[in-house]
Amino acid sequence: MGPFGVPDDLFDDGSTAIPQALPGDVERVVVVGAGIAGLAVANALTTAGIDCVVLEARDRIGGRLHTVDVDGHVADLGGAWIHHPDDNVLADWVDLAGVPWIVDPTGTRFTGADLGEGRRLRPEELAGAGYAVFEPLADQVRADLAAGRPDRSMAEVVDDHLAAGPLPDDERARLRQLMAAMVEQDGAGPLAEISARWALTEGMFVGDVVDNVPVQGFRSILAPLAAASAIRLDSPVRRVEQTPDGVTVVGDGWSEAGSHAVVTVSLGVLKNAGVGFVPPLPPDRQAVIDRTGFGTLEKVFLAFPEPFWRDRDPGLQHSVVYPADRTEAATWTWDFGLSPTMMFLVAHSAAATMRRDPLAWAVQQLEAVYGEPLPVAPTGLASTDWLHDEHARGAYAHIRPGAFDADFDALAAPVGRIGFAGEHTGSERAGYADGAMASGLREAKRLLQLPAVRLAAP
Ligand SMILES: Cc1cc2nc3c(=O)[nH]c(=O)nc-3n(C[C@H](O)[C@H](O)[C@H](O)COP(=O)(O)OP(=O)(O)OC[C@H]3O[C@@H](n4cnc5c(N)ncnc54)[C@H](O)[C@@H]3O)c2cc1C
Repeated sequence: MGPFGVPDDLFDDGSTAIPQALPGDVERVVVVGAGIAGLAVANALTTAGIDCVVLEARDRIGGRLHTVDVDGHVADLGGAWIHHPDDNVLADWVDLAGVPWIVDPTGTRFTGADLGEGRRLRPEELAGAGYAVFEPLADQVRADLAAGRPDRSMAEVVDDHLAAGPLPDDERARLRQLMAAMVEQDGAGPLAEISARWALTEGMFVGDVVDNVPVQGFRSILAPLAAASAIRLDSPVRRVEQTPDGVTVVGDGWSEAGSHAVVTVSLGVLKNAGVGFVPPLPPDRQAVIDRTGFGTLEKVFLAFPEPFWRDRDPGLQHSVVYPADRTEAATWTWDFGLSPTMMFLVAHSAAATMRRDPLAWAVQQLEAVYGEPLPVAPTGLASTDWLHDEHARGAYAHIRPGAFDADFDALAAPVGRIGFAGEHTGSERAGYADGAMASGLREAKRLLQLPAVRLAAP
């Protein structure tokens, strides 16, 4: 923010350090991917007068930020919140672009249901549903770290902790599902593949949750970011070739030459060799790609003629549902209060059940927390399958047991004339949309050799 509260158009990636330059003069930059990272690079370069083109495989911009209409109501199928909006590039951009937003009004009081026992949960059974439940585990993991003991998975640490505690079996199973839900939703992966050291002492659980929500969805944030840039949709990139003199980005029957490229595809796409590199990426870089984790988080939206649940039970704004299968993490329901829709957040291990029949699955969730059959049928449905989406291959990156947060920083290192950006390329805000945007700003700073870059909003 500039003086007198006027939004400032100068942006950095959280630091005014100038990243190490790429070899060669910056004449034309080819950006691979029109997610928020690629759009941020392109906006900054275009604003600086650098020739730049963005190549996007899909028929739309936004990547894992994807707003759709469900029976006429806004639904964000990927990111929906601007998490931790203080000192956050995304919140600054929203101010500059004049995008309307609200503070997430969803209350912290919530309801719940257990599908295994077919009943709603009592308030005392929900009392432990908060990050405080992890405090004793975090103490244990810190002690392990200080004693030089090896890192373990969150599943091992949770199971050990629960086995040592006094809870009866049914409560233990529910608490495990709840803990799995919190870890799997923040880490977007299975409990058994998330590092306890990372989750509890490094970057994963970040501070208090104060979240902003763009009223018209993330598309209202992305459209102004993309407005001035040259973007080619329906252009899947197959490989990025480089020589000492430049780069050639190759698709099906076409190619784009440039002095430099910035690759912003997801870690899941890199893991699946969705884009090839000639010459291949160095072995140490490939090793980091292979060992870094990438799982999923899915969503379902139901729309109704009216939000019948609000009058009846205000606590139903925010609910937790324990699946009957005790090996699945709990799922969350949210009502942002902006429209008669209910959003379901589906943790990695619960996603396969949801995918079999998203409508029946979501109705069952809602009926369980509502306490009786729905008074009206839903008028709209949307559901995701990020895991099997060939241009995403999952939701966002996590750190596996034994690996380190620093792997995200290693993924940001340029390779010759190729820069890398995206949610997975920085430990500071890995996973978040603002982290992805900041990574794009970092690569624009690198190309322009500036401590901060200008972004233009129409
Ligand atoms: C369900 C879900 C909920 C989330 N919730 C939040 C949230 O509330 N708040 C938050 O901050 N973050 C959230 N996130 C994370 C956030 O969405 C991501 O961090 C962010 O969108 C990543 O942006 P990106 O530019 O790095 O990658 P992407 O958005 O994946 O962009 C990469 C682009 O590259 C394209 N591409 C892939 N392969 C090719 C190819 N071969 N050729 C050309 N183009 C290609 C893709 O189509 C895509 O457009 C959520 C994510 C999911 C999935």
